[in-house]
Amino acid sequence: MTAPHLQAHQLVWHADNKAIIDQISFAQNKGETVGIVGPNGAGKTSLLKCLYGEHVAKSGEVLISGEKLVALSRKQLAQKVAVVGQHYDSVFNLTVIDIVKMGLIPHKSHFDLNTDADRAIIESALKKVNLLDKQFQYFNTLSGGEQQRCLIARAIVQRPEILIMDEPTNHLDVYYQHQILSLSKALGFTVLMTIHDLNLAAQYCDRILLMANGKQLAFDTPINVLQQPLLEQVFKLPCMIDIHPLTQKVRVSFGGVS
Ligand SMILES: Nc1ncnc2c1ncn2[C@@H]1O[C@H](COP(=O)(O)OP(=O)(O)OP(=O)(O)O)[C@@H](O)[C@H]1O
Repeated sequence: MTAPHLQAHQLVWHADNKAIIDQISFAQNKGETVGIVGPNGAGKTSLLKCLYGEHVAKSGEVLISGEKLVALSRKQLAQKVAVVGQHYDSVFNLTVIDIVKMGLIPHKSHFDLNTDADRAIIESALKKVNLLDKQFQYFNTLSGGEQQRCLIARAIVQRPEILIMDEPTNHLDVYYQHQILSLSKALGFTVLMTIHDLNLAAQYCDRILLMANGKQLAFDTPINVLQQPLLEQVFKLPCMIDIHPLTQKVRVSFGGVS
């Protein structure tokens, strides 16, 4: 039997002596898109950080194709996993093309020069996120949505097996929210992302992991996770579930705070 592509087994991570991630276990198949949903502070970003090695778990383990994450070198990990994080800092005082080019690093040695094939990979990624015309613009002068698309282009160039994204639709207008999520599926990567919009999660995720207070409340298909009583309990709002007439996927509507 093939091992799951990405697996968390009884993962626990503490900060300030508090369990921020508390016994999370799930297994994701190759090519599957999984969305992590839950309220602010649920532990979604912390879980992603445990899964790509930025946080070292207190107990439990992360396995990539059955291999322990802790046994992989940084370069091996970068060949397998690309991360599009939530915060970008001022080291990004570089042009779009410089940043996208960074995606090649895990595949090269120090002395390799960029080839025509590399340039073609970069150009194709820039085209996919519609940033070819801004390739020489400085990253810090881009709009929030353009910055997000630039980082996704860098991840595409990295050619990972697994793409991890922390709220990839942040800053994106409705068109690009759908464009980026369909693109990430079409690229064939195994995708794990945090996402606040439950309807986008329902539309694009094969399975959803619902978290609150560091704990896993459900891990299943959207229709099985996005259930009224559970969502009302977790998000503390009245909610209604039906089927979206355009997508035929489960649709969640929340009432206001009473
Ligand atoms: N390094 C840390 N030290 C102390 N507390 C931390 C640390 N990292 C995260 N936390 C706390 O852990 C909890 C979960 O944070 P996390 O960012 O993982 O939540 P989240 O579900 O991604 O939230 P959001 O939806 O707001 O992005 C929060 O209460 C946060 O304050």
